[in-house]
Amino acid sequence: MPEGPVLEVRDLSVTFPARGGAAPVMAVDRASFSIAPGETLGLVGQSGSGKTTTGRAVLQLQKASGGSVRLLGRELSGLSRGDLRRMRRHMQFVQQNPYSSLHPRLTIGQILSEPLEVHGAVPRDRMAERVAELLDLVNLDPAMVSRYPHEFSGGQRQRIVIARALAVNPDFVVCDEAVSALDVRTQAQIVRLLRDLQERLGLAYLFIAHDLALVRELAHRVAVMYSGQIVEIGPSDRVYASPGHPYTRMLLDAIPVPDPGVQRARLRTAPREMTFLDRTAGPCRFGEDHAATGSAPMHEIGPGHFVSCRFHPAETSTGPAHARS
Ligand SMILES: Nc1ncnc2c1ncn2[C@@H]1O[C@H](COP(=O)(O)OP(=O)(O)OP(=O)(O)O)[C@@H](O)[C@H]1O
Repeated sequence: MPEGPVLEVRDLSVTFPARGGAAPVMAVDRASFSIAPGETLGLVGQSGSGKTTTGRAVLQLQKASGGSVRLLGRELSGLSRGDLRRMRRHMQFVQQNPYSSLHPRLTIGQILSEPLEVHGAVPRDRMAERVAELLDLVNLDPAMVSRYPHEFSGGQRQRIVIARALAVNPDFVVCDEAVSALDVRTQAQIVRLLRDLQERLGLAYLFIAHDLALVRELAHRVAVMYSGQIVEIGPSDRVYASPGHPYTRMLLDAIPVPDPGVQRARLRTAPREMTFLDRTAGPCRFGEDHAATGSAPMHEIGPGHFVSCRFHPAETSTGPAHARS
């Protein structure tokens, strides 16, 4: 297993150019985080907050407008095509839709062989053996190798997508809404599989999801994204038990409670803003309103728990501190 973080992201920014008279979109705004071997960082936030763009920019599938992405200690931006292709072996992508992400005319064996061939990962005469190993790894019967994607259920297809991502023994996987399209029971099975694979293979995950309850199941740490910025990051148990940013609190309050009576009562008593997640609102722990706060420095409010807050005492009494995680 590598020493130090698998992934280090510093001040990553992505701006989409203006189109049709609209202003440019700063989809990711100076995001910084790192992920250790065997660790899952959850990335949460509402639709449009910049999660997918962050994942794609980390994987170099989207050009960044600034910042640095280091994988296994190696800076990825500015690599030649050949070097980037070699680094791709270490980082893989599991996307949302297991229906569209598998080629319908290829058998599962062909689908799993493809990355092995592209990266020259195993000799030809070992290909079938490796494909069988991969199917076994994700708890699918290797005898299914000649079947086509449409012959599998949604959960089975997502297992195939995961097997394809793991074919080349990556160190780091971006899972972007990887279980969102599945029913609750299948989601739980795939989350268990991802956790099991992480333990066995020492994988690091960036687990992107809008479902905070789901992220809690898997993530050791969680980063909360609002309008392209990471506004809070820290150990999951701390962030969930004691959120420091009002936006995080709002997201957490929006998690449905299993008891319908409790849920109804909560919605009845919640301030109007709390039921609509279209803006940050409400006071932070220093009693100030974060609505339309814009960017603010990160402050450590507990071990490894950072919150973006311009009302932190360090900002208001001793001038701006620019501590970053
Ligand atoms: N190719 C693109 N061109 C222009 N704008 C884009 C492009 N891709 C994303 N955006 C914009 O960037 C912002 C961030 O989008 P992104 O898809 O990263 O958010 P997200 O948090 O992943 O949302 P979702 O959960 O809906 O996927 C949004 O305002 C989106 O409209």
